[in-house]
Amino acid sequence: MLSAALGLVALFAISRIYKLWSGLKGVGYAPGIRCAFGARSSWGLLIPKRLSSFFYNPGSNFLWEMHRSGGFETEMDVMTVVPWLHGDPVVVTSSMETMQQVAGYSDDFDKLTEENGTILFGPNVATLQKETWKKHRRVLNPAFSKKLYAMVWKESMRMFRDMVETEAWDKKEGVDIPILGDLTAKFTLSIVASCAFDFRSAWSDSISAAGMEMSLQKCLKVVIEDIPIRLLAPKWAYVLPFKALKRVDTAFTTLFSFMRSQIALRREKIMSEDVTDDNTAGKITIFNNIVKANIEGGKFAFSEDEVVGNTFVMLFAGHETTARTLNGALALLGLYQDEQDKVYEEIKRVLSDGRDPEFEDSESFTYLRKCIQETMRLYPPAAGLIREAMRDVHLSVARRATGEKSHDVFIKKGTQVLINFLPIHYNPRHFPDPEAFKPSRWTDESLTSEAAAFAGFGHGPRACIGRKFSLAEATCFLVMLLRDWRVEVDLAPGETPQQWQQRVMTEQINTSRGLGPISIRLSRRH
Ligand code: HEM
Repeated sequence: MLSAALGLVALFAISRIYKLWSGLKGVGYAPGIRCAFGARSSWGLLIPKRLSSFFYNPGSNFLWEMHRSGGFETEMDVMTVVPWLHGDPVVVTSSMETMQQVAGYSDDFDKLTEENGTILFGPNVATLQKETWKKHRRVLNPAFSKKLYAMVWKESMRMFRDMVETEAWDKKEGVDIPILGDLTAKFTLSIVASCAFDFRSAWSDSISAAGMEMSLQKCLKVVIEDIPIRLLAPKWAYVLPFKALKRVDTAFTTLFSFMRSQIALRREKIMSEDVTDDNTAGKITIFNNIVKANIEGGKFAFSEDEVVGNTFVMLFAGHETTARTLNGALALLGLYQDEQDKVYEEIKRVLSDGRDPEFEDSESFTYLRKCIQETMRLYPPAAGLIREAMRDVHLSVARRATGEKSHDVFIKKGTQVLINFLPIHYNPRHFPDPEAFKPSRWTDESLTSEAAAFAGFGHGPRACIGRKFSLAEATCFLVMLLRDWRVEVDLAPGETPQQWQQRVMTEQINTSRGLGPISIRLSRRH
């Protein structure tokens, strides 16, 4: 009995040593962290972070924690995370040059072969590998048109006015917003629901609540935060009386039945209406393209699962990221009043006759756009992106300080590469005085012509399809708000804006949840 147990222990130890060894070989023995759980391991994301140095678990907030501790300020631009217990080895790169190699147009790298997003939500444009992805982009691209952005602007105006009236801001001189993230997520979810899906709602009966067991906003939050639970729990486990399992199950069931019912409704609408008529309700929405691709069939047909996968990805990617950007921008403008004044002057100049902003004005708010870009540099809503080597590859490593090539790391086919945006966005070679909030560092050209070291919307062919959508929405929301209200944050006695920024923003940010709770105060401008 004892010898059988010892044999099992020995077998387990050998299998773990083998895992570590093959992981190290896969990442070319490049230096880095050797730990129990991988940087993206489902178990690692669930359990406490630092069990002991032997059982070290980088955890879900690994990128921000490394950034805060200066872990990437090393001379070399690459490090590796190789687990011995659970998860995949990952090469983490912190250089713009390596990002260009990995996320650029070469065939050496692609999205992951086994993507959690595809497994849980269905095949979709954000998670599929090149060959199938092309079909999805082809179906979706035409929807991302100027017409759609004009609608985003119009809907943002409607929803903003409705919010002000419903919340009775118009009767107040000052408004306290205790959790800014709840307000912005409600706003951005309503806009994506209305403009991408034609699910129109009012601020009071927001789509985020929509008569369901759990609000849509909550469902999306739970679904994303609890991905590891969904991946790890077998189906039978949901009968067990655990709150976390019940929450995850309710969120997934509610979300999927909501999406399926909306898909069925849209299908009926498309089949019963004259879809060649430009005025058909919701015709220019992204959802129309998704469902039509399922009805029409042919070379670019979407399967039922692809319709659901893309519906989910648009709902999620289309709101959370923009809400995080709005939270960061409002907090920073509340802190740096001189920058807010410049934005206000610009708004007054563009709207000199006192009218409301229109879509045609959107390009004129250049200083505001610089503030948004600078916010996304300091607090990128997505802190990084992941790719997989499609063949054995020599990864070219550059020196952080100079960009000169230092050496190659040989990585094996199947190895994951995590591009960490933080050390790129905070590299003084690209952005002098990188910790400072300096919107004026952006020129008008660098706003439109994708600054090489700015990765906020990703890089290369898989860069964000919704960039203009979110910029139209964020610009409209901020213009409306800052035109009528001064934004302030609550500094502690004797605290400088930089200290507040460090305490409330940088130290509390979380890769999966975004900025920690931020409260702001609005004072009416006269
Ligand atoms: C401030 C707001 C946003 C930020 C920061 C953001 C960020 C990103 C990033 C970094 C990527 C690249 C991911 C990768 O390469 O692995 C991406 C891709 C994507 N984004 Fe966004 N996004 C935003 C808004 C939106 C909106 C509003 C939508 C839809 C309405 C959207 C839909 C997508 C989709 C579908 C992809 C996948 C594109 C592809 O692989 O072809 N995003 N986004």
